This record gives sequence, C-alpha cells and structure tokens, in this order.
Amino acid sequence: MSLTLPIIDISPLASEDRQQWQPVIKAIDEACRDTGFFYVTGHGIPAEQFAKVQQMAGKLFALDEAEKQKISIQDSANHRGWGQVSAEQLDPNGPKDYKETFDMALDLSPYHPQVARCPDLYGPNQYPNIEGFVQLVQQHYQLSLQVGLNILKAMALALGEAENFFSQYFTHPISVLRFIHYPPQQKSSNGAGAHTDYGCITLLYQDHIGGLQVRGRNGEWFDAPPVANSFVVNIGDLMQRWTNDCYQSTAHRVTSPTEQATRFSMPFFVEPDFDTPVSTLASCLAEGEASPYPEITAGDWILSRFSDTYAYRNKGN
Ligand SMILES: O=C(O)CCC(=O)C(=O)O
Ligand SMILES: [Fe+2]
Repeated sequence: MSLTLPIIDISPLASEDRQQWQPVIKAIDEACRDTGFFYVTGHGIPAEQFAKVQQMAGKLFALDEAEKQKISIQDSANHRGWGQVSAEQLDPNGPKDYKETFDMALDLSPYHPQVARCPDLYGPNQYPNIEGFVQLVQQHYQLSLQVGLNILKAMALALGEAENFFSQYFTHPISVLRFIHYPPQQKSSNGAGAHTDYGCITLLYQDHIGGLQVRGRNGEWFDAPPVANSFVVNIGDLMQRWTNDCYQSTAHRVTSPTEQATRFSMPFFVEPDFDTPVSTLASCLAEGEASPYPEITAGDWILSRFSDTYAYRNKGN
C-alpha cells in the first residue's frame, strides 16, 4: 500500500526574511498534525557529506568483532558505542532487531557537572580506532543538530510559541546520532520492530535500499521509500506529550534487506537537555482544559523508554 508523505523544502527557513518561513511553517504543521512523518529537502547538508559518513560507518561495521567489542555499548554507562545484532528489540512483542548499531552523542568528560547530574545519558563516547572517525562524526552531529533546531523553530512558531521555545533547551542536549547496519536475511523479515521514537523529532537519513514502513492513522502499513538527499522526519513521544497529542508520534518499522544487499541508515534523535521541563503547551489546551500529562523532565522520560527496549539496561550493568 502506498501513501505519499509530503516532501518539504526547508531552505526558506535559512532566509532573513521571515515572510519566507510561513509556507514552510504551515507545511510542517500540517504534516505534524496528519501522519507525523514527512521528508525534508533543502536542509543544507551536502550529499558528499552523507557519502563520507556512510563510508566511515562502513569501515566501523567491517571491523573484526573483537575490535567492535572493545567499544561495546553494553560496557558504556551512558549508552554509547557499538551494539551487536539482536541487542535491541524495539517491538516487545516481536523478534529481536536484526541490525548492528553505533551510537554517539555529546562527548563530555566524566568530571563534567552534567555527568554527575545524569551519568546514564551524559559522559564520554566510545570510538573505534579509525583515522578521521572522531572528527567526521562530531562534525556530522553538529550539522544534524542545526537541521533539527531549524525544524523545531518552525514547529515552535506553528504552535504559537517564540521561535527559540525549543532551542532554548539545547545547551547540553541528549540528542543521539546513530549508525545502523542491516545485514541481509534469507527471506523478508524484521530488521527493526514496530516502535515510536522517544524524543522530540527524529531526522532519518536512509540509503537507497529501502525497507522503512510507516503505520498510517488508519492502522495500515505503507512504505516510506528513499528520497535522494532528504531526511525523513518524524515526531517522537516527548513531542506528543509536550503538544497534548496535537503532534502525534507514529509507529514505524524496517524490513531487512534480502539477498546480498545491506542497508545503512542514520537516525539523529533530536532530544533536548536532560533537565528540560516538559509540560503541555498552552496553545495545545482548550480553554479551561487541564493537561492530562503531568510535567516530567525530558531525561526522565527518555530513560523510562530506554529501559523498555534494551534488556541489558535492566540487568544492573
Ligand atoms: O533504519 C531506519 O530506517 C529506521 C530506524 C529507526 O526507526 C530507529 O532507529 O528509531
Ligand atoms: Fe525509529
């Protein structure tokens, strides 16, 4: 089944002329209130940058298992590094995910005050020993964050807030850049189980292989095929809560490639500072309506969702 997701050129958001933002704000608002999934182009990251990062990720996944084990996410207190195939199970009722992963985020020394505040999410990254790796992924993290903040600017304005409403909470963001490698399987089967994302929004770069599927509001699954030089953007659960369900997170899943193809994707999970107070936006409540969601910090919310997904995090290590 196919359902066409909107493709929104966000390049006008970089203009000094705020009038030019209006059609983009409107298109993003409509997409967020509808399927909660859309493509963005005109984000400013050149195709060559993605090619470089994908090549670097290929070097990482091609390392010997023993080398990758040295940076295992299971040995990281703050969820960084390499995750082996089947470490994750996004759909608690489905099979384990047939994918390997690498997670990186803000690199803070263990003595940074934020680490004391939340050692589960802040702290050092774990990097492979590959020339140029650290510099490239850190640069890519910053570029992705800027795109995320630009989209959040449009969302804030659409929701009747100041343009920096969301970006004010990105001093020490818990946003994560993730590489995913989906090895081929014999027959078409689960690569990543059905799930919603936890945070504000996700920017997903996917290569040309395909396999991403989105559950429409009518409950049917449809393909979200690759679109060159785009991000697929979707709403996460934290944003759903923040907006009192005006913007809803949408379930999605990935089917493994078959035959000899391997798939690469790279989500960037846009998540604010750990201590961000998340309480329902006034514009998302009817007059006199009490919010159904008590205030929570962004970090406490993300942590509660993590423990549902990763078995190893519940085993005391
Ligand atoms: O690999 C993909 O296309 C999607 C991955 C995903 O949904 C996730 O990691 O949350
Ligand atoms: Fe996802």
